[in-house]
Amino acid sequence: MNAIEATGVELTYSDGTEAVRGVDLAIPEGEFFGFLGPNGAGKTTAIKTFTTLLYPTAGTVTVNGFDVVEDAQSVRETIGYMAQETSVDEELTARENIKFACEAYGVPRGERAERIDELLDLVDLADVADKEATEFSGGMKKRLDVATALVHEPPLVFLDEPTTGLDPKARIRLWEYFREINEQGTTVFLTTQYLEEADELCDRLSVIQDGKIVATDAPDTLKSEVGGDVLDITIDDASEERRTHAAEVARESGLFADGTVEITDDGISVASEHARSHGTDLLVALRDADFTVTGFDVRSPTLDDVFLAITGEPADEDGEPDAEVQESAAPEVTR
Ligand SMILES: Nc1ncnc2c1ncn2[C@@H]1O[C@H](COP(=O)(O)OP(=O)(O)OP(=O)(O)O)[C@@H](O)[C@H]1O
Repeated sequence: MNAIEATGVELTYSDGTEAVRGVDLAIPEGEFFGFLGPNGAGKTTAIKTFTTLLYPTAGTVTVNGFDVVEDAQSVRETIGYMAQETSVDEELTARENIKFACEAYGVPRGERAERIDELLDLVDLADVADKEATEFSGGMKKRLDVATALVHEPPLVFLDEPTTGLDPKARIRLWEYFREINEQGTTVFLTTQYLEEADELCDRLSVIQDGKIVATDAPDTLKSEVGGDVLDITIDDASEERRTHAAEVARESGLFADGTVEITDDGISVASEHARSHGTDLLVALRDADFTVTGFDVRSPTLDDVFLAITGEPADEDGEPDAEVQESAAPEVTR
């Protein structure tokens, strides 16, 4: 059975915004699946339709075999959802937060104490179990969020940008827990703005743009489809005008007819089968056009290059998550 099956899913908000415009997905049980896309592409809206927080305007979704509209309660009982914003109650201790989640999810009374201890261990919060969460760092709160999303041992968890705003060390620690629950059999549906995270964790991923899925594959397959290598060039006067001009020089050189030339923060980047063999010719062309090249690097494509090639825009890794709109079940969507 597939953990998630979505067919022709559309979601139009009541103000007419077509946030999801025909999404088809089949995610097998046990998969670690990534959902990527530029800001506003429709990731959170899609997750909310899969988790019964919004009803699809068109199409069908089954989650763990249950229809999200007809059998929303069964869907909710069999999923964990870690939203972008924390659900930690700061006035409660770590233990009390997890206990509260146990009550909310109907974990049998006799199993609660053991479950709470297991989860505190899993997310490394056993030492601070009885401290109020108000004293916790952002990373600790996220770990507590992971624990509360897992209290009822759901076979499928949705993680919506779970590591946004965390420092690299805290992020890597969370990756370990995600891997561990996936290895224990939990299906994971992850959205992230960190492409390295998707690359590191996901078996497969989809890229969504303007409400439609534009690519789905294993990270390595997507990278190989970029073709060839990537040549990153840094120039000394990297004003926007100069970088644009440098990109024009690269395009007009005719050296990389098969590839793409993009403007980066400090120069240009060329993805091409000929990135390696024609690199020095490009340096000459740039020098003839009065550019001083201060950096030159040829490398294999990363998921960032995939994202750029597919969506035409770089991944926004610095962006803060949008303020969340308060919602109860499907209040603003007409069916
Ligand atoms: N409650 C709402 N009412 C109307 N439009 C909305 C609402 N929530 C989101 N949108 C719009 O729907 C589109 C998709 O938004 P969504 O939050 O699903 O994208 P996202 O890919 O999750 O973006 P981000 O990475 O910024 O979180 C955007 O144009 C957004 O402005």
